[in-house]
Amino acid sequence: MNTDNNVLNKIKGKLVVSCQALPEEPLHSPFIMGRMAYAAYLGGASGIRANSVEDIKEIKTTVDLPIIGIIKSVYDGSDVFITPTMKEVDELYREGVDIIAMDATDRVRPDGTTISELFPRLREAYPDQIFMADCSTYEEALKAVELGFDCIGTTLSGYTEATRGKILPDFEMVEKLVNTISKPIIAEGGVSTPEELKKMFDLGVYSSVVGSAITRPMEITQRFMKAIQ
Ligand SMILES: CC(=O)N[C@H](C=O)[C@@H](O)[C@H](O)[C@H](O)COP(=O)(O)O
Repeated sequence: MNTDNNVLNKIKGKLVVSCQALPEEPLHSPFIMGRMAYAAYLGGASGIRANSVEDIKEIKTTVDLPIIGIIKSVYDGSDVFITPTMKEVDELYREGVDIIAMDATDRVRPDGTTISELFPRLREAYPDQIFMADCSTYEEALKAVELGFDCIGTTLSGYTEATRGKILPDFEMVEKLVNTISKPIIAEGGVSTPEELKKMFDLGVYSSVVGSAITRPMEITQRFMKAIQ
């Protein structure tokens, strides 16, 4: 399996900034996400996490950084929405992203499969593609390693039935992963201060993704407002 370790090396020990805004979010716009990515680059980010082919295409025009690409797609009857099926993976592969990230929870996907059934097909179709597993639990991460994902994210901790209500960022899951799994661990989800980011690297993560605390001004404003209400 030819995973371009150069790409993974480029984010080793570094910050990846997630630049995303869904249609219902105020900053929803490929142009704005492209500028967000450029600002993150100027600020020192070494990678960008982005959602949708449109945003990824625009971000490629503003920065020359490794991209972790996803397609968020909601299907009736399934809670899996981050790169849920082969269709989204095909679209991301056709566009070309350094890393394809996808839901690797143990939940049933919109096409009725599980990650254990889907991933072997993906690996066979795209042997040269680096894949990131967006997990919510330690057990899902172990399964993702067994399946052959190239790196593991804690992205969905707190967002599944099994982890609802978890305090984020999930330092406990990160600590367990870095101490037992040899694959690169990417801390993602709820990292909201420089101190929390530093703690993730002190725990030994390979890389970390910060999104809302940098690129979602509405949420950032709400956090400030909470402090004075
Ligand atoms: C649950 C979900 O859809 N998470 C998404 C995954 O791509 C993004 O919306 C997050 O912003 C990203 O994971 C970074 O996390 P945070 O924004 O907490 O730094």
